[in-house]
Formats: sequence, structure tokens, C-alpha cells
Amino acid sequence: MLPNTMTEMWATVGSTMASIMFVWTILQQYCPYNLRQFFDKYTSIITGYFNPYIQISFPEGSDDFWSKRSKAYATVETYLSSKASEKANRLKAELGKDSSKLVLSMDVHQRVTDEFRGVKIWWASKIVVKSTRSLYFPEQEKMSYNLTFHKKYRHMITESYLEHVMKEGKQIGVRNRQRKLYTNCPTEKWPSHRRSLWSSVVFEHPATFETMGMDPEKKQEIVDDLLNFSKSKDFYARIGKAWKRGYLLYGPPGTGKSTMIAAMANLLDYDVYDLELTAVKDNTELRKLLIETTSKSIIVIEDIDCSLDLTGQRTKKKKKSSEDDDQSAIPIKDVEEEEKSNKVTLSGLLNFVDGLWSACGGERLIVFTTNYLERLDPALIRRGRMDKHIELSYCSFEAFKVLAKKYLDLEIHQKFDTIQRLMGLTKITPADVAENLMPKSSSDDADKCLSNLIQALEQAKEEAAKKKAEEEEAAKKKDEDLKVKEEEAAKKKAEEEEAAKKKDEDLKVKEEEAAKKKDEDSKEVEYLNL
Ligand SMILES: Nc1ncnc2c1ncn2[C@@H]1O[C@H](COP(=O)(O)OP(=O)(O)OP(=O)(O)O)[C@@H](O)[C@H]1O
Ligand SMILES: [Mg+2]
Repeated sequence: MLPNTMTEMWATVGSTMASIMFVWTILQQYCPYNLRQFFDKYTSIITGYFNPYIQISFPEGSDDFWSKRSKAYATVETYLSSKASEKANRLKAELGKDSSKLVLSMDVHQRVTDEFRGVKIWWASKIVVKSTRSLYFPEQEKMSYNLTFHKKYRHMITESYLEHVMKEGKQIGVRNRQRKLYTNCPTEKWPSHRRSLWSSVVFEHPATFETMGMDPEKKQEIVDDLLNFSKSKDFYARIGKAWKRGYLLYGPPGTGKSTMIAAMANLLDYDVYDLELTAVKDNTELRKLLIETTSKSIIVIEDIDCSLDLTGQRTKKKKKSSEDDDQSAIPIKDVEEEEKSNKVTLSGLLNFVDGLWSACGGERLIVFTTNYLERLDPALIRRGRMDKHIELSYCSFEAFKVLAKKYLDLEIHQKFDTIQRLMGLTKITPADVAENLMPKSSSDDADKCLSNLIQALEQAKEEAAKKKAEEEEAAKKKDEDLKVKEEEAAKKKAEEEEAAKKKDEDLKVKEEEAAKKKDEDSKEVEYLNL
């Protein structure tokens, strides 16, 4: 009897469920949107009384048809992408916004389970139909991610888990993004619709610290400094400093300053903003450019000594006020004159580097390069503004060995001794070494490349010796000229003295004659009087 009753009961439940589902489907298809909303509202109120679970939804965008994707939705999508690729049955593959890589995400009506501090959390992707304000598209389907968890974890989820999701999602986004190289161009050349002050291309420079030919110890020190900076968010917050660091790279042309910037960007996974100062109209525009940069970036000003006549401006001011190097020391009148000239000024640049605005964004490197350190104003490069000064100089033997390993896969060779000896006698830039180590044709082997380098070194040595001889010759000639000039001056002086002496003697003779004549005249007068 019992089995029969059970069977009947299940049959009744089954047919009731089927009827409900049928009615629900009919309702969903034919029921007007407002009525459906009404049903949804009351169903959720009724179930809310008995349901021990809480839901948080992350809708794709607002009700507006043209609205952009919400940032929270995009971050959740990125966060779930790694979990979805492992756990979901149906995935969506799209090209990421700034990426050439395929990004996988959960398709509609998929579920994945996440775990946080031992608590289970369920994520589900849904389609929500929304009415819009558009006349042509009154309804629109939007995706939504729904998060479900037990009531008792409310605080933990809302306070810690969501923060973890946002942080992790952003980090994955940064890792997946295609890095960019930005540059500014003169404002006059902007088309009217242009919104951003920067234009960008994909940053794909292959330079790394590994491929850089420089002293290994110095290289390691720079790498450690950079890595330490990127991990020091909390430290900077604790000491009350903006999370940024200035690097000054100086040295002769071809010693790897620009290459090092690319290596820095690749090491830290940063974007690069190459700031062309001469194209910036004034200090206000400079500030705007700064505000538009994002965090995790390197702002580069190459050849800072050539960009502006900064040194001159500062020297003039120093003459007027012998105060310290702070911009507050610049007299107000001078500041006004600067503003009037409508150009980027030194004080504008100092503010750019460490003014109040420079703190926005965080996690940023500012790098200046120059060939002539001595031409820069000390205020611009003092510690605090340019925290680390890195000299990139001529190629040392240690640096050569790094390049030989990279270019020719050589760690030792009989020609290395000759190269080391020649490098001690002359200077050659890493750019020249790299050029010589590069095979010029398919038949060029390592031996040929090293011979090319030796030839270049000998040539450089000869040129240096020739230059030195010319300089010595010029110095000798200068000395001789000086000697001739001194002799001429001495001769002239002697002549002048002689002339003066003669003049004195003539004068004396004349005076004696005059005195004699006067004497004779007085004697004659006396005689006549008698
Ligand atoms: N230290 C180095 N290690 C490896 N390659 C280097 C190094 N220095 C220069 N090079 C090579 O030489 C070329 C020129 O280097 P780079 O442009 O970095 O020099 P620079 O110091 O910026 O010169 P400039 O002052 O003229 O701007 C690059 O293509 C790079 O490959
Ligand atoms: Mg350069």
C-alpha cells in the first residue's frame, strides 16, 4: 500500500511542479514586463523569510541603454575568470579590451564555487532583462554576477571577502593588460574630438636587465631597489610619503639610458609615459598631463637638459635671492614673470615632480635622463626629487662579458684577454660594443664578431691617441702664443718706460733752460735798473 501511496504522492508533486513551471514559462513569455517585476518582488519577499542565504548582485551596467559596464562588474568578471576556467562547464572567450590574449569568463547561467577563510561562496552568472529609456530598444538584456552566501557570514563577506575580490580582480586585470607607451603631442595639433592628453601605442620593448651590459653588482643593486619600491606601499604610507621614486640616469650617448627605462618597465610591469616637455604649453597643461597618468607607470623626461632652459632661469633667480633651493625661495615677482611667459618653468617642473598633485595615482617612477649632469639645476636633482642617481658609463670588461654571453653565447674565449687589455686603454660605449658583437652576415661567427670588436677598440685607441696629441699640440701652441704675447707686452712696457724716462729728461732740460733764462733775464733787469 505504502509504495503505491508514495508513488501517487510523487506523481501529484511532479505534475504540480510541471504545472507551476508551465504557468511560469507562459508568464515569463507573455506577461508584461511590469507584471513580471511585480511577481519577482513578492516572490523574493516571501522566500526572504525562510531563506538563510544572502545574495549580492553585480549588474553589468545601469538601466541606461548606453551606459558603460560597471567597474565592479568588470572587476568581478576578471576575478572569476581564473576560477571559471577551472570549474565552469560553459565558458565565454573574448579578446580583452587592451589585450591580444583571449580572456575566458563564465557564460550565462553558470555557477562556480569559491572559498574564503574556510567559507563557501557561490557565484552565478545570470541574464537580467531591464527596461531602458531608449525608444528603439525598450528592453535590454544585461549580464549580472550574483554572489550567494550564508547569513552568518554577512560581516566577513561584506567587509573582507568583497575587498579581496576587488583587489585580486584588479591585480589580475593589471597582469593581463597590454602595456602601453604613451606620449603627449602639442595641444594645437589635437583634433577637436580628442579627449585624452596622451596618445598611446602598445609597449613591446624587449630590453630586460638580463640583456643589459653593465656591472653585475650595480645592476643587482638597481633591480633590488626597484623591486623593493614596488613592494613598499605600506612603508610609504607609514612614513607619510607619496608612493613614488625619482631616478636620474646620466652618462654619455649610447650607454643604455633609454634601454634601462624599457628594462625597468618590463621588470615592474609598468606603463611608460614619455613626456615631451617642449610640446607642453605651460605649467597648467603639465599638471593636467600628470593627473591623466595612471598608477603603475614610469614618467620619463629624456634629455632634460635640452628640454627647457631650466638652468638659466634658476641661475637668474639665484642672483636675486641667495636663498636655498626650495621653490618657495623664488621671489613673487619672478614667479609672475614666469607665468606671463606662458611656458613650462622650473618651478612648474619641480611641482610636477614632488608637488601635491604628484601624489595622485601612486606607484609611480619619474625618470630623467641627461648626457650632461653638470648642466642641471641642483634643485631639480636633489634627493627627494631624484632619489637615485645612476651613472651609465663606458663599457667595462664585466659589462662586455654580459653582452658577449647574450649576443654570442660565449663565456670564455682566447680573444677576451686582448679585449680586456684594450678596454683598459680606451673608452667604448656599450652601444658600440653591442653593434660590433652583432653578426653582420650569416657567415659571421663569434670569432669574427670579436675580431670586429678588437678592430673597433684599436681604432678607438688610435683616435683617442690622435685626439690627445692634437690636444697637447693645441695646448703647447696656446702656451707659446701666451709666451709671445707676454714677451711683446714686456717689450712694450720697456719701450714705454724708456719713452717716459726720456720725456722726464727732456722736461728736466727744458726746466733748467727756463730757469737759466729766467736768471739771465733777472740779471739783465737789475743791470738796466742800475
Ligand atoms: N648597457 C647596455 N647594454 C646593452 N645594450 C646597450 C647598452 N647600452 C646601449 N646599448 C645598445 O645601444 C643602443 C643605444 O642605447 P640607448 O638608446 O639606451 O642609449 P642612451 O644612453 O639612451 O643614448 P642617448 O644619450 O643618445 O639617448 C641600444 O639599441 C642598445 O641596444
Ligand atoms: Mg636615450
